[in-house]
Amino acid sequence: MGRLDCRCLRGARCRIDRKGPVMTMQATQAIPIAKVAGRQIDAAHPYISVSNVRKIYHTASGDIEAVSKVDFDITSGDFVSILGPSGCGKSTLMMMMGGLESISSGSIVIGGEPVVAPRADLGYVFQDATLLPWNNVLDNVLFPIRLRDGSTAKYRERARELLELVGLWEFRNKRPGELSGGMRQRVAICRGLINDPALLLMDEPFSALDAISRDDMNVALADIWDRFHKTAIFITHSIREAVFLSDRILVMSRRPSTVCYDVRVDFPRPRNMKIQETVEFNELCGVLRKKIEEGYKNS
Ligand SMILES: Nc1ncnc2c1ncn2[C@@H]1O[C@H](COP(=O)(O)OP(=O)(O)OP(=O)(O)O)[C@@H](O)[C@H]1O
Repeated sequence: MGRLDCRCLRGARCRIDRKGPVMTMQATQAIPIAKVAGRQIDAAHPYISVSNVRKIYHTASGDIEAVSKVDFDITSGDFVSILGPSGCGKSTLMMMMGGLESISSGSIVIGGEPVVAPRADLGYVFQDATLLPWNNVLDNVLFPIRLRDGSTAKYRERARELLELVGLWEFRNKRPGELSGGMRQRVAICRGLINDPALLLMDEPFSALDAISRDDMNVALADIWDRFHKTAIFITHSIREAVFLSDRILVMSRRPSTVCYDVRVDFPRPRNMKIQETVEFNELCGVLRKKIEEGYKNS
């Protein structure tokens, strides 16, 4: 683990070693099938393509260019975090990826299909767990299935598996009001995964939690991800959280925003909290902090 390999914007590569970041830009037009974290990836056929995406909100007080020109590809199975200053358009970008917000120009293609509307094959987890207070834990997890199919019988076993994985099966009959914030977010993650979505979109899911609960949730999410291996997009303000969880991190500049840094995180999996004590982990956190600061100043 003496070195981190990173892929900068559109395929150029950089490296971080014990002496700090070393940028070695080189053309990587056709990236061959490669191994990442023990998985085969085919970067020539990305699962998600975000091309020249721009978003302008038309408001009573004038137009707001929330996202300026965002361009990136994501490989199937990657856990990708998005960092960036407050208001730089991270949530807007995620909403566009989920089809929950229109795209002003450019395109987003997921699994070969342009995103034009909300899709049933995606899972969402937001900052607020948004559970139904009158439903118990199990019914909240099964809610997307009830909405889609009416009957939930076929999914009860999957709900049990998910709730066991996050340590909440014994709480299945409790209502959200009887749970802690961390427990509610675990339920929200299970609900996001009940559909077996191809892509899980998470917007600052742990930002309301205290530091210890947040660490616990990071470990729980890393375990879930190791088990289910979904493509995941994760928005956070925590650099350490992003480095701990991700295969790749995108940094957005302030508004009107673009992706100003793109780094691959090749720490071996499964990961545990001890990784945060390593020199490499802390060096990467330092590099990312600098990139966020630069993105904040130089957009
Ligand atoms: N529905 C909307 N109508 C008008 N402007 C909006 C709307 N949603 C977001 N914006 C504006 O777009 C910009 C980007 O907002 P967005 O929430 O995407 O940023 P963010 O990076 O997710 O912020 P934060 O990190 O603080 O959550 C902000 O200036 C915001 O005020």
